[in-house]
Amino acid sequence: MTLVAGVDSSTQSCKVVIRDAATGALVRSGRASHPDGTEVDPAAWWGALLTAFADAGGFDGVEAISIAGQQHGMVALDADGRVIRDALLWNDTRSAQAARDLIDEVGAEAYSRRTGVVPVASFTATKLRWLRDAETEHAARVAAVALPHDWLTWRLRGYGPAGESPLGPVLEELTTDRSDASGTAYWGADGYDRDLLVRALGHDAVLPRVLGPGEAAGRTPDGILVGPGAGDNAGAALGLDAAPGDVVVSIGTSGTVFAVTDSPVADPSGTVAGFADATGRFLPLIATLNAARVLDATAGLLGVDHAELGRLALEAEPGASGAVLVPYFEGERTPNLPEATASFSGLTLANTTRPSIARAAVEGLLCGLADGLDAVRAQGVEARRILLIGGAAQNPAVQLAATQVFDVPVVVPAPGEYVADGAARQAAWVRSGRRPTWPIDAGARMPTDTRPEIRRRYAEAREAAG
Ligand SMILES: Nc1ncnc2c1ncn2[C@@H]1O[C@H](COP(=O)(O)OP(=O)(O)O)[C@@H](O)[C@H]1O
Ligand SMILES: O=C(CO)[C@@H](O)[C@H](O)COP(=O)(O)O
Repeated sequence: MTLVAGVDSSTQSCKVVIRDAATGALVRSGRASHPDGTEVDPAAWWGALLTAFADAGGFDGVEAISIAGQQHGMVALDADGRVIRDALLWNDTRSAQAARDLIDEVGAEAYSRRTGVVPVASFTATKLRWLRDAETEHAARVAAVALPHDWLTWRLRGYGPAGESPLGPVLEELTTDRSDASGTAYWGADGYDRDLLVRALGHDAVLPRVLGPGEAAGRTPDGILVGPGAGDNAGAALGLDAAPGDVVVSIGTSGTVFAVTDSPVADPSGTVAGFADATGRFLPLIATLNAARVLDATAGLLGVDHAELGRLALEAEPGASGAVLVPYFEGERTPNLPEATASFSGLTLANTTRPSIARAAVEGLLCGLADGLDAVRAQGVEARRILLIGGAAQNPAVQLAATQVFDVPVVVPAPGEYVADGAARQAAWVRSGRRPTWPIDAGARMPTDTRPEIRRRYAEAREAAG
């Protein structure tokens, strides 16, 4: 049996799936945790990747590997291939002012035309501008800029600082793919936009070579083929084999809403990011900063686990008897309110109950994603069904409330690691030269039961909070 491996190096953990390249059958899997926080030493991701592979029974029999990863994170390398400072992650909002400065200088319309995106604090370019302004000496030392999956792919191929890697710090060997490059805000249809990179960082630097969907990055020192990898959302779209009419809603650390399209999207308002996908097409996407961890925080507040939180939420009426949570605990990206905080409203003595609070948390995070779905559709994307994935999608209350908040049928695919699966599909593609046609357990379609009053009340509370 020929085996291929896919990795999801995401915000909270690293997951590995090892599959039969011919049938797609899952053979082994493993995982390891990542540290908390919005700035992380990339060495922790490398350690977690090795631990997750060990948990999955090691590399034995694996012929090809691809790594998908959390998008946008800034991995700044010096000329010796050393990481200059902890990576700033996609959910670190300290670069909010840098984003505004870049837009003032370049213009939102020009950014959208040149890169498909308008800077928000998540994107790599804004983190580089923050580095230039706040840590001038660090910025001056930057010789190369990579994204999390680029850096891990480079390390897997044996590159890295002298003494810590067999092949040493060959910066020109850094690689990436279209999907992750498209989240930098200095890459567009014509490749890297060096003017925008220099505007952000203050000088030019080595950037990873952008590989095509089935193009190999190289091999590991042990001879395993290494694929180009992808941003995690593009990885999930590939893992789900998302087709026209499918909109993926992922509820992990981030909340994301995205679809695969044949034509690029450029939204000068910046709400929808015009990313590329992992197959040569495009991936219009909105992302929220407040998703599964809204439920983690609410479960902590109520002193319960996820199962009990779900049970409580299902005990309450749809609409939480008027209690509304606008869940901007981490600031927010969609809408772009990086300095915002969360607020409860509509509380009365009657609805200040554990079930209503649990229900309001579930509905609040979903309403933010429903607003995002409206924005994606406004770009001409057709939504015939929602594929609900990510850690929190396994919660029965989230699944039921999704049928009440969205006006499109919801499908919950069988529990799985769809980002890592997409990476495994890519590894099989690179190995054989053909995109695999592995079957997917699409899950049952849940009947739509839209309750417009949930979104109406949420919209009122959101306006009051914004
Ligand atoms: N049954 C559940 N109900 C609610 N949240 C859950 C449940 N299971 C996992 N989660 C949450 O989902 C998140 C992890 O989801 P995941 O998609 O793996 O995230 P990421 O890819 O961003 O690391 C964690 O915040 C975790 O607490
Ligand atoms: O910022 C984005 C997409 O633009 C996030 O989706 C990150 O890619 C992190 O994803 P998760 O770790 O939450 O899956």
